[in-house]
Amino acid sequence: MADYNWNDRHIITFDDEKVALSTKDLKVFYGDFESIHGIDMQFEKNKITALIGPSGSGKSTYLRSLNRMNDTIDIARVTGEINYEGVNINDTNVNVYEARKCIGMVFQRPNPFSKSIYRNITFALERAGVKDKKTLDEVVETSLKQAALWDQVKDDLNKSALALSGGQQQRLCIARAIAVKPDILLMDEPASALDPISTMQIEETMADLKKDYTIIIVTHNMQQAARSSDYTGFMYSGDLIEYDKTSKIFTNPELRSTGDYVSGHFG
Ligand SMILES: Nc1ncnc2c1ncn2[C@@H]1O[C@H](COP(=O)(O)OP(=O)(O)OP(=O)(O)O)[C@@H](O)[C@H]1O
Repeated sequence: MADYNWNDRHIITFDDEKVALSTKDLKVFYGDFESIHGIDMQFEKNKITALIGPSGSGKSTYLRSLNRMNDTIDIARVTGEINYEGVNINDTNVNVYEARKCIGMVFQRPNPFSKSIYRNITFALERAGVKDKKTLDEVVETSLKQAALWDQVKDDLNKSALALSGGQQQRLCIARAIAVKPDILLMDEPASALDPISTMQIEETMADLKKDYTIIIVTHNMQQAARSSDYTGFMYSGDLIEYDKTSKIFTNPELRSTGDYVSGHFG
């Protein structure tokens, strides 16, 4: 590997009123292993931020910590701050389920429930006590429209979600995530299991969604990060190395390591 200075950093920040979510000295441990080494990062409202970096650099671990998903892993421990609307949601007093309503997640593999298309979307709301059919119908329609799936499924809402194609299932999972009206959507390689056409459709959906949501996406696909994100963070070995506008990261990054990584000359 070339002789990079891994202590160099170039990390942008934003004015407070533009920040949807931020972390301060965020560390993640799996048992004794420190996987994330204290990341300070801010995410701008109504923008798409991509996290890139080699396999094992900690992208998914960091992303999962942002809505406390690492709580579900027994050996994982997260320290530091995750600040959302003036609250450190990493605090033990915070209701994790409430936090996840505001900060939703879409996973790598589409994981619809084995239920109808309609009930996939209404499930969380019904569990929260929403019974009014008209309200539920409206949420189903709005969420499916926002996820660009409505036209394809509006006559088949009672069909099993598992009968949809992979790309449609992933858009259903996006619709399910936005049905509870989060502010922030975390997406962990949402298109990696999909064909190129479905991938394009997910990217187009993301571009539409950023009007209403702040999106943070992990991707291995450099073209996808370059095409679809406003900001890009380059991670390496549990650290955030460079973070800037996507156009700068891909054309004129500050650090040689970043430039080599995005151009495929890393190592
Ligand atoms: N559940 C876990 N238990 C123990 N170690 C883990 C766990 N999940 C991740 N790790 C370790 O944490 C480090 C970061 O992994 P992570 O999956 O977050 O990286 P990544 O950049 O998302 O990788 P990839 O691009 O391959 O998905 C790796 O060393 C990995 O082995």
